[in-house]
Parts: sequence; structure tokens; C-alpha cells
Amino acid sequence: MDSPANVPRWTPSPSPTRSPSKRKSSVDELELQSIISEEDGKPAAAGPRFPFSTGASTTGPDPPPYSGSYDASSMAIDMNEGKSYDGGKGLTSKGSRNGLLLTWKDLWVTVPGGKNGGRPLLQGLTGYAEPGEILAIMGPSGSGKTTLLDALAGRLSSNTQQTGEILINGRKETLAFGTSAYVTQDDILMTTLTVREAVHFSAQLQLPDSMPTSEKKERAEITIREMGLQGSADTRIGGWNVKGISGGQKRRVSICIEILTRPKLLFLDEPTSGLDSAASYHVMSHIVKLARQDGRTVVASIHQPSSEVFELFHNLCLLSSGKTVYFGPVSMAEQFFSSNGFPCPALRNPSDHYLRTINADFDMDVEQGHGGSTEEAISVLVKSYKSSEISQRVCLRAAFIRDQKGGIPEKKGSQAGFITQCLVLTERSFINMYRDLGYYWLRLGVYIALCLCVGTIYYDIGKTFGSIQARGSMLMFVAAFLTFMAIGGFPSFVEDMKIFGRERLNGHYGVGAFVVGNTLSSIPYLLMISLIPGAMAYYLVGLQKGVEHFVCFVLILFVCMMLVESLMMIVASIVPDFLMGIITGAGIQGVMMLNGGFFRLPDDLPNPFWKYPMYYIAFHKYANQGFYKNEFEGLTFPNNIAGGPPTITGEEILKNTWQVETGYSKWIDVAILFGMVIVYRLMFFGILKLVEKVKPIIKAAFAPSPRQSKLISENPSSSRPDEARA
Ligand SMILES: Nc1ncnc2c1ncn2[C@@H]1O[C@H](COP(=O)(O)OP(=O)(O)OP(=O)(O)O)[C@@H](O)[C@H]1O
Repeated sequence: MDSPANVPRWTPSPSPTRSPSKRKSSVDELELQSIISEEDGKPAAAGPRFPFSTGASTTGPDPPPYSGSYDASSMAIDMNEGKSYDGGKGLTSKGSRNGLLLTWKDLWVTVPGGKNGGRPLLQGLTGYAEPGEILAIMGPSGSGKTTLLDALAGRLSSNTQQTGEILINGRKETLAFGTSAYVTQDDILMTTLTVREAVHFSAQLQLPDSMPTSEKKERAEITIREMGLQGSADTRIGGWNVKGISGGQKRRVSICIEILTRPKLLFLDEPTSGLDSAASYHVMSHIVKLARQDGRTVVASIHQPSSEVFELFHNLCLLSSGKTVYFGPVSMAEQFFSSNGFPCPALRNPSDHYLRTINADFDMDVEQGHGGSTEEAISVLVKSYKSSEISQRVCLRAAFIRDQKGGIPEKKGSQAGFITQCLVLTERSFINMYRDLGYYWLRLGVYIALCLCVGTIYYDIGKTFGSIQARGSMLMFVAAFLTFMAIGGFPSFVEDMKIFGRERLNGHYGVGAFVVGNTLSSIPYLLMISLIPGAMAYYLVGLQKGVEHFVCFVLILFVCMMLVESLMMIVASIVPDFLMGIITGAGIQGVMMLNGGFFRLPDDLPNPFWKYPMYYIAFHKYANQGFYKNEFEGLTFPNNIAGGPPTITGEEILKNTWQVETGYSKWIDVAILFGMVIVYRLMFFGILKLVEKVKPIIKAAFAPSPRQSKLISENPSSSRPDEARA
């Protein structure tokens, strides 16, 4: 570690500077401070009391020099300008009684690549977040803010490797579903719902069954008002095709949904992006109040806070290329920067100043005004921070918190019961399917058009010898191509999966409830698109008369559509990419269609593989055979083959022409198809569960050893994230 004397000093710019002690409290902040003081029973002391090792002059009274030993518990006061945010009750009681104390030490996150085999995204970060406070993570774009949030929330993507220690209340506790909430940078919302519907459904899903529905609705309404959304409560959220609420309003809906349960630990990734300064201030001050009320821990990454918003934060973590430029109380940052030769010019928002000082992306374009490149400035600040007392205090404070092993509050989990979740998800999904034109309505139109084509091409098919082949082809087209068209709903399935991914990660409901909801809600629509176009094709072609035959025809069509939908949901859960998913799904169906017993008769299918097992796996086998039995059994056709009997029965055609297994009834084929639907849905459930369970195991298995991380740390310059981005 560089000694303070070795840290290069920066020539300050001649511009007038703000005095760090002149931080002006807004009315609301004063309100907040008075709340804190009342709670603590102590007046809030003012002014920074933090010494910096760089020894630069500050406007306040000289702080006492570092004596070499700290009382880490009292640092809670030092690090927060004298506010005893602990409520004067001691750290242990705070952590265990109410909130979650989050600490991280020497946190490294790497991705494959770089000279040493790993490219560091975060480089040995240490810090903490405490109940009742907001920790703001700031830094230029690509500095690692989201990565830090993801690491703390246990959501890093599978290609990353993480080392270091993250503790909650001093324990190595993986953040369980529902223990915390995370508002992601992207607003993944059900676009067809109105704001009110989205929040109400979420309240019903997340709040416990013991809470009456009216109370859940009230909580939802209060939260909508708190986020200033009452004016747009009945407007649809909207997506790429339908204009709905604005981007900033979507941001607030996302926050609204996640704070419904008042989680103990809240991660917010750019909560104010897209909001104007007034809305940002209101949203953030509401979050501060929430944090204060019940000792919630809030960690938020933020891009461009106004000075008022900035003053709402307690601690600041300033990152550059995954390294800590500063971690400590917000109010001390000014002093830190000015002591290193980067004083904040008068009338400039301090947060703008910090970001401008450490943003190296536009080094060539920006006139620095302090005689050096941004890279050098960052290097000075990073080194200075490492050797500063503030960094030592942060480490000591984090260590102190780690040692205070508190209890972990009960997991929130999926709080509504399984049945409630199933019912709510079914209703929500049903509404979504109804309003999303692409889900079923478009397909209904296409099916009607296709069935009109089938009906007119095979119109009044009759019972001639030639109609045998025509019947077979027509039925095969219905079994294969009409069901294949279910692929058209794939974009909507991908959207559903995205929403499921977000809600599941935050523990809103279980996998089982999602699968049940998704299955039940689709049944009425699938029945409709099987029945209406199916009836048109059936009666125009003039297939076998009798209700039983028609019911069997529609049932086979319906169950095949369910099968294809289930298959596509499985694909969407494995390949959540629109184009790749469609190609994969089409490929699987193409293979099944090919060896379903029509294009190559069953006895001619090569064995092994195509006959056993593929022929028996392809649902087209059962669909074709069910359709053929339903149509040919009981019919008689004239025989045009010379030397043969004058007529030929449907049973003979089934056996000799189509090589159908006639040993069992068509209803058995229908039952097998229904059984396949259940198997496919169980597979869908199993894959979702497996992904959830296996991902963390794979990540743990591939995590680099501490030695590897050390190697990267010794030569980090070879693999800076922003270099790789460039
Ligand atoms: N899973 C990953 N694989 C490879 N690189 C990654 C991964 N996640 C993040 N990165 C890289 O790490 C760097 C930091 O990304 P991150 O999203 O944390 O930045 P950020 O500070 O949140 O940026 P922004 O403010 O623009 O959202 C970027 O260069 C990004 O490309």
C-alpha cells in the first residue's frame, strides 16, 4: 500500500470551490434528520469528523489524528456525521432485531478472457450497507455498478466467477428468494396490464393469505400513490406495439411492485433513470423514509442524481473500472476529492463533479482544467483512497459488523399460498392472453384462413377410391402443420418467461404455481382455436358424420396444440432468445413430423433410432393414428385395384395402406396425447427447477481459487473491463 507521502499530489484548478461543510440540507432532509434525532433521542451532530491521510486542508476544524486503534462500533457515528443511525441501541441489536447488515470483503468478480485467463469486473471491493440507510453506488457507465449489485444480491450471470466474502448479519447466508428485492435496470413488466392491475396482482401474489384481499388492495393503492402513479393508474403499461405509460412511469411501477412487501434488503439498479429531477427526488425521498421506518437496508446504483437527491444518500461507493475510488459518507466525499487536488467548483453538483473527474471514456474531448489526464486522476484517487484512513475505517467497520453475528430475519418466501398463487397467476395470464393480439387472436385468424383453404381444396371429399389418399393427406396436414403454427405464439412465451424470471428471482411465487397458471389460462383459448377453425375444415371437407367423430377430431387437434405450446415453453425456458427459440422449436417439430409415420410409413422407418425410439416419441404418430382411426373406421370405399375385391373397408386401409396399429381404440391415442401433455408440462417444471438449482452449483464449481484472483489482482492492467469493451 502506498504511504500517504508517496501519493502524487494534484495541482488544484484555480476555480472557486465549495466548502464541504456548506452542505445545505433541504426541507425534507431536515425533516428526515429530525425523525432520526427523535428516534435516537439524541440531537444530530453536524459536520464531518473524518480525517484523511492525504492531509489536505479542509474548511472545518481539524480532526483528531489517527491514533492507530479504533473503536469500530463507535465508527458508526464517525462515518455518518455524528448521526447515531443505530438508534443508540447497539449494532448487534440492530442487525439481529430488525434489519440486515450487509458486508463484503475483498470482492472480486471476473469473467473469462484477459491475459491471466480472467478479466476483472470488480477488483477487491470492501464495504458494507446498514439498516436504515441508503448506500449509493456511483461511477461512470461500465464501471461495475450493476455487477456489484448483482454480486451482493447473488444474481451474477453464469459466466462470471466471484471470490471474496459477502455476509449478511455476519453470516455466510446466500440471499434466499424473497429475503430481498431487486429492481433491475430494465423494466420487465406485463405490458397488457394497467398500472393498477399490475400492482394489485403483485400484491395478491406477494402478500400473505392471512391478509384480507381488501387490505392487499389498500396496500397496493397506497404504494401506487407513494410512487406518484395515481394519475396513470388506469393506463396500460404498454410495450413496443402499444404506447402506454412513459419510461419514467415504468421505472416507478417496477419499484412499486418490489416495495409492496417492504423487503428488508432492497437493491435498486438506477431507480431514477428516466425520471425528471422532481420525480427522482420524490421517489428517492420515499425510499429513504421506507429505509428509516423499519430499518431497511437499501443499496442503489445511480447515474446522475441531482444535488437534492444526492444529499439523501448516506454512504457513497464510487467505482471506476471496478475499483473503489471512494467509499464512505456522502458528505466526506467532497473533502476527499479536494484533499487530493480535485475540489468541487462552486455551484457545481458534487456528484457531477465526482463523475466528471473519474470518467475516462471521453478523455480526449473534455477539457480537464487540472493539468492531467483522467486516467492519472483516477489512479491518484484510487491510491489515495487505499492508503487513507477512511479506507481503514471502512475495513474495520466492515470487520466489526462481520463479527457481530446477528440472526437472519425469517425469509419472506412465497407468502401467498400455492392455491392463491395459481388462481392469481391464471387470472393474470388469462387477461394477458386476451389483450395480447399476438398470443391467440392472430393465430385464430391464420387458422381460420388456413382451414378455409383446406376446406375448399378438399371440399366435399366423398367416398371415391381417390378420396382415401386425399383424406390421409388432409388429416396429416391438420395434425402436423396446423399444430406447427402454435410456434407463432413464441414471442409472447418469451415475454412470459422474462416476467417469470424477474418475479421468481424476487420470490414472488413458486415455479409450480407459474406452470399451473400458464397451463390453465391457455386452455380456453386453445379450445377456441381448435373448435372454430376445426369445425370449418371438418364440415367443408365432409369428414365422417356424427358428434362422436367431430368431438374426437377437435380433441386431437386441441391436445396437439397444447403439446406444441408445452414444447415451445420448454424451448423458451432453455433458449430464451426469440429467433434461436423459434429455430430450435421448428427444428424439433420438423424431425417429429418427418418420422411420424406419414412421409415414411412406419414399417419402412430405419431401425434403430428412427423407428425405435423416435417414432414412439413423436406426438405426430399418435395424432395421425387417432385421426385416421376416427375417419376410416366404419367406412367402405370402392376398390380400383385390378383383381381385388370390389370394395375395401376402412379397417383394411388403416392396416395395409397407413400401417396403423389397430389393436387399440382411437381414444387410447387421445389419452396418450394427454399423457404427453402432462409429461411435457412436468418437463417444463423440472427444467425451470433444475436451472434454479444447478446454476449456483456450476458457478461454485468453476469459481477461481483465491490464488487465481490474486494473480489477476497483481496484473489487473492487462484486463481492464473498459479495455475489453472497447
Ligand atoms: N456477464 C458478463 N460478461 C462479460 N462482461 C460483463 C458481464 N457483466 C458485465 N460485464 C462488463 O463489465 C463492465 C461493467 O458492467 P456493469 O453493467 O456492471 O456496468 P455499470 O457501471 O452498471 O454500467 P451502466 O451504468 O452503463 O449500467 C462492462 O464493461 C460490462 O461489459
